[in-house]
Amino acid sequence: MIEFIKQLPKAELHLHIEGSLEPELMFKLSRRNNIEIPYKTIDDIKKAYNFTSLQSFLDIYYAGAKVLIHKQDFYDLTWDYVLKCVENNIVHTEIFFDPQTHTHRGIEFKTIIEGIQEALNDAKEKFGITSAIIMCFLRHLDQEDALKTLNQALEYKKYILGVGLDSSELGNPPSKFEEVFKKAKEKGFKLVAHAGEEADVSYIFEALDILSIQRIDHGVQSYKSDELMQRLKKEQIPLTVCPNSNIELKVFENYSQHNIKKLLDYDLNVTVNSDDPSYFKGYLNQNFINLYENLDISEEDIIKLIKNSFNSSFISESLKKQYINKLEETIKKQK
Ligand SMILES: Nc1ncnc2[nH]cnc12
Ligand SMILES: [Zn+2]
Repeated sequence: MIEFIKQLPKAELHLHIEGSLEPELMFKLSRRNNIEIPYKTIDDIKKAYNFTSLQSFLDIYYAGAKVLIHKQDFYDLTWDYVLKCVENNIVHTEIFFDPQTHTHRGIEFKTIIEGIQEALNDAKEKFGITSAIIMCFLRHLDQEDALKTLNQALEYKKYILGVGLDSSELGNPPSKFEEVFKKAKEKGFKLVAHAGEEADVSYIFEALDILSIQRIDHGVQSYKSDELMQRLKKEQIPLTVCPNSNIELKVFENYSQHNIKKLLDYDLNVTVNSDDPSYFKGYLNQNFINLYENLDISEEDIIKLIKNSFNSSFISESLKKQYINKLEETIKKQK
């Protein structure tokens, strides 16, 4: 089954490119750019990855991102993830980036987006991997700052498919960003938001009703409201669930407590994603393998989860069909 999982072509819809910064590259960039990090060795970095909550992770994640300075750094970061896509059989990926994490340190928007986009262009050319970029607003900052960021992004609109909302969820509800999401919608951006990762279902209702989002990132708290569960099922609103992340950030005590199988059995449109794989012990395949090893997940469930990802992606209907055909052919060959 593990070999079967690895061979299947997949899509990823919830991946923070800054969260794919491996300790080795962090170390290399800290030297190359002469940026001090609070670690002496790569092992020290790995030891620091011991989280108790979303915030305890974010503090370390933002500190790590400080080594990213030049366009080449953003290229190298993205290229490393592209190579992981090849390893994990990810044929389509929609990646997040957090411009404010970098612009607040004096890095130009252009430097960030061009570094990422060039690596994604090369991924298409060299490996045929298709991709899209979603720009996330940091919800611990105010809406004014998000509006400024949206304005900066307009010049690079051809590279940015959608906008999202991430960072510290508790105390920063979606309604705080009503205006900027409205503007982004008017400009034609796709809309997604992290909601119901740690915070209660009111955040998911707000994301849907006030921000008009098309996909919910995480959404694992949905099970606390029957009304929401019924709506998610009826409208088939995608949830980009990140199992390893939820375990590492103590959203669930352990894998056997994770509710993804229950959400799937309720017929919600659930997908599997890696979130910040360098910090959360593994890329997409490892998330599927952990589900298989710890929950009562069948081969049929895995195929359904992967089909959901292709169907919930922002690619054209014809490309979706192409990828699902490829998936079905791979399944046939494996039997
Ligand atoms: N899991 C997560 N939740 C919120 N913000 C994030 N930024 C990076 N990973 C995140
Ligand atoms: Zn996330």
